[in-house]
Amino acid sequence: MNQIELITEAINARSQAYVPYSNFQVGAALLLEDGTVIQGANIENAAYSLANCAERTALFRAYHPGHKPFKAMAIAADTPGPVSPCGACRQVLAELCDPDMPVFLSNTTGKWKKTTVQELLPGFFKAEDMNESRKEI
Ligand SMILES: O=c1ccn([C@H]2C[C@H](O)[C@@H](CO)O2)c(=O)[nH]1
Ligand SMILES: [Zn+2]
Repeated sequence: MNQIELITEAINARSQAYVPYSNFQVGAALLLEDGTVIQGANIENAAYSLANCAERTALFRAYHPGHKPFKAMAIAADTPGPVSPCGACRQVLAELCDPDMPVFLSNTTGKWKKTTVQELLPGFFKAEDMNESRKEI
């Protein structure tokens, strides 16, 4: 599985998006250590703020059966250039993935770039940031 194949998986994952409100399909593809790919797409709701992004759909689908660690993620949408993941997804990536994990950002016509989890969200909020009194509760 190379990066172009993973990006293609993310582009294909868009077909399962549920986007009656934005009509904006996003796809994600998460590569596992054994070469398996877990896809995700955005899933919206009439209560708009409940929309779940493609990235988090893929991460949570993979996390629950215990598929960690994750090797790479590709994200794709119909954007002028490589798609830019939202802040919430950057935070979840930072929590569940290695800081150096490659993330491939793409559009649907093959414009892509490589970044990493730590480049996407430097200084992310982490467990150690919670104070000692919080741990005593
Ligand atoms: O990186 C992104 C950016 C946006 N969206 C979704 C959320 C919503 O369903 C739609 C418009 O914001 O796109 C994603 O899935 N991933
Ligand atoms: Zn997001």
